[in-house]
Amino acid sequence: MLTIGLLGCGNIGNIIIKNHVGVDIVALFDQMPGRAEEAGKLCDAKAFGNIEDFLNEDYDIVVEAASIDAAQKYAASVLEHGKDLVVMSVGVFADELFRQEITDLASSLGQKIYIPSGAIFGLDNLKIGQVSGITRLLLRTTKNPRSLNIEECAERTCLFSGMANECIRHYPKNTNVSVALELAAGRDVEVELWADPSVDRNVHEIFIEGDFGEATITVKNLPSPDNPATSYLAALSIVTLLKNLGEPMRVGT
Ligand SMILES: NC(=O)C1=CN([C@@H]2O[C@H](COP(=O)(O)OP(=O)(O)OC[C@H]3O[C@@H](n4cnc5c(N)ncnc54)[C@H](OP(=O)(O)O)[C@@H]3O)[C@@H](O)[C@H]2O)C=CC1
Ligand SMILES: O=C([O-])CC(=O)C(=O)O
Repeated sequence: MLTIGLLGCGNIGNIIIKNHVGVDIVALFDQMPGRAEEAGKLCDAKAFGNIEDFLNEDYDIVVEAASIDAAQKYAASVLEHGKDLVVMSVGVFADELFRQEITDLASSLGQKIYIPSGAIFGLDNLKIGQVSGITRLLLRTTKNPRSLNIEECAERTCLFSGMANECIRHYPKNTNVSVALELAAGRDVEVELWADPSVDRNVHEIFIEGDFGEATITVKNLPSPDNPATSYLAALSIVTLLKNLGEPMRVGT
C-alpha cells in the first residue's frame, strides 16, 4: 500500500484522514504542532515538530494541503528526499520560474508531481488545449463574503477581473482552481471573482471555446464545514487522486 506524509493538518488534512482509501498515512506535519498531534491520534500516524524529521521518515508521497507558502518552501526538499508530491495549493505554480525549476528537479530525480482536480470539474478534457486551440477560457468564481474573509458586503460585488496569475497573488486561498485550469489548458485564464451575500455555495463557472466547439461548466460547491473558503469537493478530489494512484487502469485524459 502507498504510504503518505501529510503536510498540513487543517480542514483538507482532516477530511483526508477521515476518508482516505487505499493509502496509509504514516507521518504528519503542520506549522501548528498541536494540529499535527491531534490529527495523529485520529489516524495512528507520527506527528513531527520539524520539517526535516518529517521528510526523513520512510514513506512514498508528501500530500501538501497547507498553503502556497508551504508548497513554495518545501517542494524542492520533498523531491530531494526521494518522495513524490501532491500539491493542493496549486497556485504556487503561477510563478513560471518556480514551476520550471520544480518540474526540472522532479524530472532529474525521477519523482512525480500530482495536481488534483480540486474544487472544479473539467480539467481532464481541458488538457486538449495542449494539442489543439482554445480561443477563450474564463473562470467566474462567486463566493459568499464569509468564504472570502470579507466582513462588509451588502450586494454582489466584483472583487477582481484579470488574469489568473495576478488573481492568485491577491486571493491565494480562493483561486487555486484558476491556476489548475491554466496548467491543464497550457494557456492563460481570465478570472472574475465575485463576492455575493445571496449565495451559500462556492460557485465556479468555466467558459471554454476552441477548435473542439464550446463548453460551459457550472459547479456549485458546498463549502467545507471547517473552512468555508475551501469547497468540500476539493478535499474529495485529493482523496480520490490518492486512491487511484495505485490502480492499474487510469480513467480520464
Ligand atoms: N486546488 C484547489 O482546487 C484548492 C486548493 N485549496 C488550497 O488547499 C490548501 C489547504 O486548504 P485547507 O485545508 O482548507 O486550509 P486550512 O487553512 O484549513 O489548513 C491548512 C493547514 O496548513 C497549515 N499551514 C499553512 N502554511 C503552512 C506552512 N508553511 N507549513 C506548515 N503548515 C502550514 C495551516 O496553519 P495556519 O492555520 O497557521 O495557517 C493549517 O493548519 C490551501 O492552500 C487552500 O487554498 C483549497 C481549495 C481548493
Ligand atoms: O475551494 C474552492 O472553491 C476553490 C478555492 O478555494 C481555490 O481554488 O483556492
